[in-house]
Amino acid sequence: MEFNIQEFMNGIIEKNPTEVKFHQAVRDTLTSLVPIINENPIYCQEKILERLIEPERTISFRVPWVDDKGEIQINRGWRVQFSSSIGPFKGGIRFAEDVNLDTIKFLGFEMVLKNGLTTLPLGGSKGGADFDSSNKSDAEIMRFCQSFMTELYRYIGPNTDIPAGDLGVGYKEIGYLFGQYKRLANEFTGTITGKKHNWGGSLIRPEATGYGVAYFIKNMLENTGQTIENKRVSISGYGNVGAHLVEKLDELGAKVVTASDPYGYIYDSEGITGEKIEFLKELWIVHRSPIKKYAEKYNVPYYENMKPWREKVDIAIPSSKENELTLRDSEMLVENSVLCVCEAANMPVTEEAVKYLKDNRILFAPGKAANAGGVAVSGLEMSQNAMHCSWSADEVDDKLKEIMSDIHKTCLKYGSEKDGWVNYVDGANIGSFIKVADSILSQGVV
Ligand SMILES: NC(=O)c1ccc[n+]([C@@H]2O[C@H](COP(=O)([O-])OP(=O)(O)OC[C@H]3O[C@@H](n4cnc5c(N)ncnc54)[C@H](O)[C@@H]3O)[C@@H](O)[C@H]2O)c1
Repeated sequence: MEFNIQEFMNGIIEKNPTEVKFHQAVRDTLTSLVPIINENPIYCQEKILERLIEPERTISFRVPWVDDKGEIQINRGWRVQFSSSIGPFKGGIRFAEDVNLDTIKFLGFEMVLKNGLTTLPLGGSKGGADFDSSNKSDAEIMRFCQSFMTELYRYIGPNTDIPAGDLGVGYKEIGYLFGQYKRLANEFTGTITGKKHNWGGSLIRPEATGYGVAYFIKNMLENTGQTIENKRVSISGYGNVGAHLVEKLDELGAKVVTASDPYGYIYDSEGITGEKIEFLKELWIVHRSPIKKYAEKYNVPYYENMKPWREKVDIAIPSSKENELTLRDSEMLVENSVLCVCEAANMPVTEEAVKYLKDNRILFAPGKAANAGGVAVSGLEMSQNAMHCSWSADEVDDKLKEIMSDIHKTCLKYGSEKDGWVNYVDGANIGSFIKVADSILSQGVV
């Protein structure tokens, strides 16, 4: 019997009616998998999809803390341990006001497949809280992180579940989370990645997601006989991912002309280069300041309440949040002859926009392939922690390049079409699914 995707999705929607981002992430994956599932009836017989979309464990908890005025605040925290079929659970923690179970489930599901592409033994999970750290004092952030970890620490460990940072969780938050974990668990292990280098972090981890995206785009262009040099690039965001992406693209000879936040974007026609890169890197990562400050300092245009996708560029890289690049944005990019759209954030391009880009044969890379460098270097941090050693920046960077190249090869293997165009969405989904599904099959009904 043929696999009926609509029927399957109806079941998921009925069971999880409010989780629309989770539906979107699952639908995107299943759409690629239909042929593989039909060719391998064992996946249906053994209920692999049903097992893949149901997290192994979901933890929801209260996070009480006291603000600087002495008032008690209550937030919600979650950890969704999605799949440990190819390794211990692994995935970041997101702190943002709009985080809910739907956000964490879609991100956790994406992690399972992303981690399956990295070539490393990493399962998938994700966590977070509806907490906005951008308007809190350091003392408030510390008290919040300590309360969050006081509950979470029971469920994580170096061989069980290894959290890391994500949106709203940088060095500062990782430090407070790790400090409290160490105190409660009475151990100094590699349970959290993204640590500072002087207390167990890996060199290149902060840069890894952005650098990895740049390496992946280089591979995509080279595969079509083009180079990255002199390409004009628009990005959104300028956080951990965006700022390091700008740095690596500049090094590879491309010119990034935009950066943005929820309130607007800047356009620097000469490119974000030289000392401007250092300024940009500090702006969000250190100061949590708005992008408008870049326009004021370097006297470049700032467009309030607008997104950068209306600018004419060769490459567009959404690097901030899910569903930020819409159908209308993708139409403008295609009208302006964009060559490549690459997701640096998780699921930043809407379903309609992805379809439009693919229908127009634009080179399009999904985040689960292109931004996997971050979690890959987190995996390398785990290895260094387990071996009680520290690799040089060049060693880690070389491994990162190799991993991104391997992910690209997987996409080519499973996503190349007859006319030579590569469907990177199918390539990433199929390549990873086969690895994860076959591991589930090997381990019995668990
Ligand atoms: N940090 C990692 O290693 C990593 C790895 C893989 C994927 N990601 C994904 O990349 C994205 C960015 O993560 P990050 O770690 O850079 O977060 P971050 O908090 O360091 O930076 C987020 C940036 O996005 C901007 N932003 C937030 N909302 C926006 C909006 N609505 N429009 C435009 N800009 C907005 C912020 O101003 C900030 O510059 C997320 O989707 C995250 O899940 C991160």
